[in-house]
Amino acid sequence: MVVGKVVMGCRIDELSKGQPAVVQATAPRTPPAEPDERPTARQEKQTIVRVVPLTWTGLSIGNESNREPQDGAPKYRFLRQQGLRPSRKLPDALIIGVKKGGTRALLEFVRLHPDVRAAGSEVHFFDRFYRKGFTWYRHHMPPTLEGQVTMEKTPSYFVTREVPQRVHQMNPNTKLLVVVRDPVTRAISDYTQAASKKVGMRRFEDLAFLNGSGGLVDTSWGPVKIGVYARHLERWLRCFPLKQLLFVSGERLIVDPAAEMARVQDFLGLKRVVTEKHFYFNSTKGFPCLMKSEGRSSPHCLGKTKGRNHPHIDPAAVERLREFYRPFNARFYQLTGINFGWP
Ligand SMILES: Nc1ncnc2c1ncn2[C@@H]1O[C@H](COP(=O)(O)OS(=O)(=O)O)[C@@H](OP(=O)(O)O)[C@H]1O
Repeated sequence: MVVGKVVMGCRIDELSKGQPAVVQATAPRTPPAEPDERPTARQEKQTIVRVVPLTWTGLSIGNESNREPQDGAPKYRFLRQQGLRPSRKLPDALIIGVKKGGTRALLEFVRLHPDVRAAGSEVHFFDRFYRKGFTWYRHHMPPTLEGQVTMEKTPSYFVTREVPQRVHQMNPNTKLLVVVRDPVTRAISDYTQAASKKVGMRRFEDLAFLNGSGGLVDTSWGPVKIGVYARHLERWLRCFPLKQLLFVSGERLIVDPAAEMARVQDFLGLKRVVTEKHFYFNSTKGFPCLMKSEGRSSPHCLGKTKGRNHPHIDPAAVERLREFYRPFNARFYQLTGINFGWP
């Protein structure tokens, strides 16, 4: 029996008591009810379109001008002649996390698909810029043709309390992708990134535990907290059914990107176009890299901030963290129905 009430499409039950922030009180400046702001009808209407590679060079994602595609440009003239008119739409699918899980790799891999158009940088609409409204958000999306899937990735969405309800308000059919990785390695990766930006940062072992490495795990420390996936997922499951979420294994995305991409394409309702032939393993980097992508025709890897060397961490500290995460991982496996096999 469900104990609780439904608030704006999300179930607020016993689990959320004392967590009022789940209830989003402030409406975005432009509510999604405006006809042109409504989410695309892709889920309802599967339209077969001719696939035309589409790169609007007039747009830099990091420096958005709010212009619509220029009709005069040769590419758009060509599309118009074909009766195809690209327009910006709110996303159909989101990569919501997790930070350091492999979200950039997933985004770069999925956008190899000609029916996917994605914002290049993290938009942070649902966590930081929600007050700017849906028109603002839509303008941060690339122009798409009917039938193409519009996407963006912002890893902090997964752990931000208000986000599930806000996404649900935009479109309760939004498809949600979560890349998860062993939470201990994830925490170390997160720490490595933070340490690369701050000179003289304390040791991982000193930050992850209260009273030094012998003490209790500091569950309030961001890199630890993010890895309690079950807790965050429970919030999403109050708003979305499990079948609307796809859990991508960060580990498998490295050892077998094509297999994970097959699952992703199936989930998004896309033909399996991204396959083994799109990847090669770069032994110097130790990661799969791309044969080519939308922007580059030559083989290349993700940037140097992806696939960093991690510092040595005291094995006893690693083991203590593993013990800490074990019950949460078990709960996560139970909720998702997938055993990720983390040690
Ligand atoms: N193909 C490929 N190339 C490089 N790196 C890859 C790849 N696939 C997955 N990964 C892993 O992605 C980790 C970074 O995760 P994110 O992209 O989610 O980081 S971020 O949250 O956007 O900062 C990154 O973490 P670190 O190894 O700690 O740097 C990688 O392990």
